Amino acid sequence: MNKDNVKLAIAPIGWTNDDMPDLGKENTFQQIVSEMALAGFTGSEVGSKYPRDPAVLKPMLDIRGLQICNAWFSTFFAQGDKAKTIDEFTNHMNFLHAMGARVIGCSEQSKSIQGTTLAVLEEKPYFSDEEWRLTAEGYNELAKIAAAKGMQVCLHHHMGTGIQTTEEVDRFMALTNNDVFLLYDTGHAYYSEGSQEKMLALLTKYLPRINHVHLKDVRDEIVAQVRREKLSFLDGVKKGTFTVPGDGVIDFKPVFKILDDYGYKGWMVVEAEQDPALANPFEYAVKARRYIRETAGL
Ligand SMILES: O=C1C[C@@H](O)[C@H](O)[C@@H](O)C1=O
Ligand SMILES: [Co+2]
Repeated sequence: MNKDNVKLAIAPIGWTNDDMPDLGKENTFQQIVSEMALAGFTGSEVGSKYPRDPAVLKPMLDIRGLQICNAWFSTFFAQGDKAKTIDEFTNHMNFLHAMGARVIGCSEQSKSIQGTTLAVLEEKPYFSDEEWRLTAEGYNELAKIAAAKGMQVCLHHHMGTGIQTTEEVDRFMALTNNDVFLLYDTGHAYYSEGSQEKMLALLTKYLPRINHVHLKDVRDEIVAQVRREKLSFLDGVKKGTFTVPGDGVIDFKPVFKILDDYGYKGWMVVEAEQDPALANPFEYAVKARRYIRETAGL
């Protein structure tokens, strides 16, 4: 891939999982960011252990050659919480802007079961026409607020949410304006659609509107167990649904080629949450970095 176009980051979720703070609670902020840099990454997303004051956080990242490229933001438009969402979004955006990030990765969390004990493959929520209208209206507004700051909003399609499947992403993209982008996550696309082919089709379809990429690999045998035992999203994660690129079932070579051929400019973020007691985060970060060097030439 073209090194002038693409930068490589890693998310702290492999070290400490903000969805299940007990996973990796022993790992400190300084250890996390030092190991990211040592493994050869130049960017990071933001985790709950990171200082929230840019004046404190920025020098601690600068000294390690790391840059913040994004931080997760939960929206609640479908359930009618527009004013609160926009208020909190504005604070979040200002923090990211001060950190030098230009992308704000959001997920519509109304009715989401991603943090619950419900069976992720059987009990995902669906939006009514009115909930779709409220969501699209909200995201169109976020995009305007972000543009005024020179930033862009993207939607993270996610297991257990109302915007998970290809059809749901299609509906979201059709209802929103072209300045609302997509955060393409390989792991969630594969998990939801069940095949490499469908995962790649989603990527190809929305290339002009993808402005941020999460690189997550999947273990098929754990997805089969999640289906068989009707497990929740988080129970699956604890058992090892996800791993780093090169360690699971996804072939990332076509992912890199499609992005490169299109001339994708932006960040690719290794994001592979698993139990750090079972999968040492530094070892897996090094493994991911090596795989990306070998297959993407980055
Ligand atoms: O981008 C993400 C953030 C996490 O909190 C989430 O659960 C994970 O699966 C993901 O893709
Ligand atoms: Co992701």
